[in-house]
Amino acid sequence: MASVKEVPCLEVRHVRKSFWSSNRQVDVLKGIEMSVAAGQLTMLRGRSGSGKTTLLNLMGGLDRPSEGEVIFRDRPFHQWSDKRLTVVRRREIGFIFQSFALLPLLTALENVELSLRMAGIPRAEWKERAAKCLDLVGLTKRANHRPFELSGGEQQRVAIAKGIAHKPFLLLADEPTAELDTNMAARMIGVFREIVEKEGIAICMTTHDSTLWGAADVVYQMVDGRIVSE
Ligand SMILES: Nc1ncnc2c1ncn2[C@@H]1O[C@H](COP(=O)(O)OP(=O)(O)OP(=O)(O)O)[C@@H](O)[C@H]1O
Repeated sequence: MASVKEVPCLEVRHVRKSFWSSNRQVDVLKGIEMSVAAGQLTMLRGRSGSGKTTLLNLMGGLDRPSEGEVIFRDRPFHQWSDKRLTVVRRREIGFIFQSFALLPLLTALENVELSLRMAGIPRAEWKERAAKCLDLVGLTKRANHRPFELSGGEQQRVAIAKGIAHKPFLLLADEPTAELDTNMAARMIGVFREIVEKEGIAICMTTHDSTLWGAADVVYQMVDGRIVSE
């Protein structure tokens, strides 16, 4: 029987992505082949502008490839309607954006609860699960603070708690440790490892930080819209 680590959660096949900008075509992704397995931490590294965020957006169904396929849990994500994509994204995928995407009027706990609400989790489960996720990122004492009362690093940790609260199959994170100091970044990667190992979810994150690559199961290096090593 295949172990959970061998099951691809997401496959990217022959993917190309181009944008039109100032009347010319810009080819950002030039034939990407990769996969992200359940129970593994996958990292995407590469210089600024190499196409990491564009690829992450396609993986999460936030955008569609110009060519090629994105297969999420054996389903052709790239062919789906926006409506169907939205439902699956809310329930089955977690996102951690560079901009945190926290709502300013809600407390840390309420921000985490919001992703449970969006995922259709019964209300009775919100408080306990949200508190557990804040505990996981070391923010129990800040649960009732609003984003403006938190440091950049603390806001980033709330965003991580929010991304994992609804137990997604796939967590996509764009530079999730960018605002954190070295110790806290290492701690967050420890949390990610715990999540992949204990909950069997797949995480794919981008990072420039070479000190973190050793914690990944797989590291893909991107150069100018291509993956050059694995
Ligand atoms: N909507 C768009 N229209 C035109 N060009 C775009 C668009 N989105 C991205 N690009 C271009 O694609 C290239 C790759 O961008 P992307 O954000 O994917 O890189 P990145 O590797 O994530 O960079 P960073 O590490 O700085 O976030 C850049 O040159 C960017 O200007």
